[in-house]
Amino acid sequence: MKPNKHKATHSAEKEFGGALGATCIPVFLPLTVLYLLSVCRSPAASVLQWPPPLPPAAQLWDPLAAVLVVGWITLQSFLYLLPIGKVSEGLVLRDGSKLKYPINGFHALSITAVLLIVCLWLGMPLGYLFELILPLAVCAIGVSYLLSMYLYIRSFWAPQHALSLGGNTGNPLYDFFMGRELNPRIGDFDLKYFCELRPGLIGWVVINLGMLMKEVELRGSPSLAMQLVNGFQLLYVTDALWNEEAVLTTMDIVHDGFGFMLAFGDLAWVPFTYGLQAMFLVVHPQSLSTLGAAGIILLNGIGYYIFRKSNSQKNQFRRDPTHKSVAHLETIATATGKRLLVSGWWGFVRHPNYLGDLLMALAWSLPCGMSHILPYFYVIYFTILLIHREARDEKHCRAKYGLAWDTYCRRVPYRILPYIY
Ligand SMILES: NC(=O)C1=CN([C@@H]2O[C@H](COP(=O)(O)OP(=O)(O)OC[C@H]3O[C@@H](n4cnc5c(N)ncnc54)[C@H](OP(=O)(O)O)[C@@H]3O)[C@@H](O)[C@H]2O)C=CC1
Ligand SMILES: CC(C)=CCC[C@@H](C)[C@H]1CC=C2C3=C(CC[C@@]21C)[C@@]1(C)CC[C@H](O)C(C)(C)[C@@H]1CC3
Repeated sequence: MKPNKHKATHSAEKEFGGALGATCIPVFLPLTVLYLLSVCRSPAASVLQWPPPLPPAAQLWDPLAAVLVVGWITLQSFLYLLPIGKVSEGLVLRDGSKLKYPINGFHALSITAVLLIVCLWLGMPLGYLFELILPLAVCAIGVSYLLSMYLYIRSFWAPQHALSLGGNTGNPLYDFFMGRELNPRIGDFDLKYFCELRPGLIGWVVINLGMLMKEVELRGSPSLAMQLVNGFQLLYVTDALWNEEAVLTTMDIVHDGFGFMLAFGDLAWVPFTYGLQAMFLVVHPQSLSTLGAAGIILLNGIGYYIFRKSNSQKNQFRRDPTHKSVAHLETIATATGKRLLVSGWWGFVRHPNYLGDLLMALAWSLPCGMSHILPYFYVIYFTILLIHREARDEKHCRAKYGLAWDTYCRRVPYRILPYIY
């Protein structure tokens, strides 16, 4: 079959620093992952250390890591395809159709947990993940590159209406980075939706468990700090999979194409940088007072409450504005026919869900103490990501809702943090 030659959307404003950003980021971010992992395992764990503690090339490759990464993605694909759980529809696409998605992520997590318990019972040394972390990251980065190339090439056979508006500029490097096709599928298997929630997110908590087991090997039992980091991040991942349907209305699924940014983000960035705190604790044990732990648990609880309640409120409102939990909320009309919430969580700040997420991020780092900046990497990166994401979303909403969005901004003047930002 001949590839389709679609008119590129040259007028679309380029994001992430345009073509230059899209050329540098795919080189810079994979190196950042390897650098952070190397620094995290070094005794000094200092990001300012010069020369940086880079591993010899031989430590970057291990065939076992390749087998584990391929085996892991195959297992999660198999669980995705299991005919269990309900099937849900996504939002309406540009051609008026709706795609169907399996909602069985929580089942996949539960089955994975059972398999892990069996592996541990059989004496599998899960703590070995600590030794294998660099080759595992190298393989995950390799897979994300291969996947992105496949996605870019296959997008030339996709119909025009299936392409994302932002990733079809005609500049190959930029389009490779942003992703040309919106919902690439092999049969019914949705590649973007699968990658967003399964291999990387579940992989992240499995790696965390590996770090906990390594601590047990080294010190006989897991520290309180390690238990908190594992517990908080497991709660976050479990929540994401329990509320899997809500991901169908996020920016990534609705708006962004599937290219290097999301493939690498999902498969390499999330599992290998979001859990740096647990890896840090293996080499840099921390003692935590009961009072300190209680304060951190409270902070995570408050963050989680705001995150979950605000996300659920918007999701419920978008799915059924007449539902009794949201029907009483004050709204403003927009020219599109959709309404915007101006009371409840979305009348507090314009992105209450980001605020809750950021409070949790801080709670995940605090168990690592204050002596190093490295365990705070996630909070720093996440603040930048969410400020940038908020700006992108604001641009989309202003274009979509026009004057109604300006009215909303006047009614709810703060973006994420009341009276500050
Ligand atoms: N851990 C991580 O790495 C990351 C986590 N996240 C988390 O993912 C979650 C989802 O975030 P994200 O996809 O960025 O965006 P949001 O879930 O915040 O969705 C933004 C959309 O919500 C709708 N909206 C905005 N304001 C209102 C309002 N007042 N009333 C009704 N609808 C409104 C608009 O879409 P429309 O009107 O078209 O419905 C807007 O485009 C967040 O909790 C975030 O913290 C996000 C990125 C990374
Ligand atoms: C630096 C780089 C390559 C960034 C790419 C960004 C991605 C890592 C993130 C974009 C949006 C994400 C979301 C989640 C994970 C990180 C990415 C993929 C998410 C699945 C985490 C769990 C949450 O509950 C969520 C489902 C709301 C969330 C959705 C967005």
